[in-house]
Amino acid sequence: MGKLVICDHPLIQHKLTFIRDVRTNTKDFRELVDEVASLMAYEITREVPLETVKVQTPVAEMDGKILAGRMLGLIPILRAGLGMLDGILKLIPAAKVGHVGLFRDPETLQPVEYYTKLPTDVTERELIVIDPMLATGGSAIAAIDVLKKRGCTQIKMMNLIAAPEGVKAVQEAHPDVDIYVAALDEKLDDHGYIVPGLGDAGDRLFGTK
Ligand SMILES: O=P(O)(O)OC[C@H]1O[C@H](OP(=O)(O)OP(=O)(O)O)[C@H](O)[C@@H]1O
Ligand SMILES: O=c1cc[nH]c(=O)[nH]1
Ligand SMILES: [Mg+2]
Repeated sequence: MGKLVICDHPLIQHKLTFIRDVRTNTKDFRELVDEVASLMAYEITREVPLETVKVQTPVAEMDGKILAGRMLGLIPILRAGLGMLDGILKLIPAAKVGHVGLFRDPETLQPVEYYTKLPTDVTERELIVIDPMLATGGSAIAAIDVLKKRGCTQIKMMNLIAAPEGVKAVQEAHPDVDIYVAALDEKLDDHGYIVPGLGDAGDRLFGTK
């Protein structure tokens, strides 16, 4: 079973409260999501491998550490996943980015795939699938399915807010995938929205409602 990690750093929890607040405008919402994504990147990359390189400081030569080789791939689920992308890229600029386009049919709540573009070396990378919301889990499961069909094996999931139903569904469908969230909320409502959640992440990021 994949682990569920709740990133409960005080800075993340503080910013998440303003992200949730219905009064937060689009500009502030986008900036806060970007900042929390950076802070979560710090947590999710805690175990990435390092290699030793010689570095000459102004005083002496020493063994320094750098991230090992070709490594990370970021997979935002369009659209809302894009809101977390730049915050992670700021910390890991060498990561490559693959896009998976999915939207959730409002009636059936089933994910509909409309776009996929992955880096050519995607199977060699450790991948982080990014999406602010893990609700029923249908979109996350479909995105991970896309990656596994292409031969990817090292996959983690990063969400701002998850519902228990979505965590359970992803853990059952993809028990090898660890999930990192800023908060685990109470439940889903009758329309598949996370309660208390933050509303529709895509609409709040891009001002579409
Ligand atoms: O866990 P699920 O029940 O699948 O729901 C979560 C999905 O719903 C939202 O996307 P949405 O369909 O609203 O698309 P958008 O990002 O284009 O707004 C969200 O960003 C997730 O991708
Ligand atoms: O609460 C939810 C559920 C799915 N998608 C969202 O944007 N918000
Ligand atoms: Mg949406």
